[in-house]
Amino acid sequence: MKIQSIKTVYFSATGNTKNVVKLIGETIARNMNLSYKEIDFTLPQAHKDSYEFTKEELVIFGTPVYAGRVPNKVLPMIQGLFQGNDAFAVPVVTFGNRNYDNALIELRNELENNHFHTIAAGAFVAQHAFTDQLATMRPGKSDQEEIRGFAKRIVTIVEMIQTLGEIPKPVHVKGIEPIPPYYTPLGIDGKPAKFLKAKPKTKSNCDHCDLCVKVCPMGSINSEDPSKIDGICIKCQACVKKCPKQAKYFDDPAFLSHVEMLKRNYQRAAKNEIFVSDGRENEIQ
Ligand SMILES: Cc1cc2nc3c(=O)[nH]c(=O)nc-3n(C[C@H](O)[C@H](O)[C@H](O)COP(=O)(O)O)c2cc1C
Repeated sequence: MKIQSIKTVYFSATGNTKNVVKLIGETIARNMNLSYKEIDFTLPQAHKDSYEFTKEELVIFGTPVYAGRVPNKVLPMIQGLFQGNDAFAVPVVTFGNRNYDNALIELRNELENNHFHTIAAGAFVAQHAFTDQLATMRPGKSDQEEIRGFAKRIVTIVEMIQTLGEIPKPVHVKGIEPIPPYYTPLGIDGKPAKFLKAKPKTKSNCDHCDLCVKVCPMGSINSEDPSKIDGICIKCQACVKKCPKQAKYFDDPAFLSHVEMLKRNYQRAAKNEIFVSDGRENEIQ
């Protein structure tokens, strides 16, 4: 078995996951002198396609962590759109300084179910989509060094697999099985903050450029009137972050209370954690 190309596959509403998997993929491709391609399945048009891989490919597969797991609207996409056909894979999640809980183990399991062979995995800290006051500007320089170091570890693993010619066991990662329910967001009073139905509001300076319509992963923003949210809102913050007029915002009290709670309680710098397929846990200190 010989890996011939590197692919990155990602859902990334606000760009963190994209940046992390790209850095991993490009570093591996450069070090192994292989071709490199990206599959971005964030936007609705990409949800109509299906994606097949081969045993000559190594796929770096990334999603953000939402409520301690793979985002619940992304899970069916992963289950339905991707066929590994014995490709090798590296599950990667990014999280906003609270915790990745069971997202990495969930992603690993889904990839294995889809006939990928997972050989390494990583959970990386990235600025929280809800506020720039959590994991501010991460991944920073030292995170990027760790991410590049992880990519080089993957190169060594691939070389080892190619030499031995054996498919390793699924990579061991941190997490609980069976996968427990989603993390319950809390407010500043420590009680559950219920903001499932919250949707972004629109300020009067909106000039109807329609960018928010184009960047919504759920295709939920009305193109005639972008202040109307017709479909599901996953609170990903793509419209808020990408609006050139800063015209989109959330004012739901439960949502704001949760963000405040996160800012109060999760200021310590969370660590990136990596796992490789020798059956042992390897956390970056
Ligand atoms: C709806 C939602 C839920 C989130 N839940 C968590 C969480 O449980 N733990 C955490 O540390 N970060 C959480 N985050 C932060 C994201 O995981 C983080 O910002 C991620 O890097 C976003 O990835 P993206 O830029 O690729 O969309 C959440 C973000 C959103 C939008």
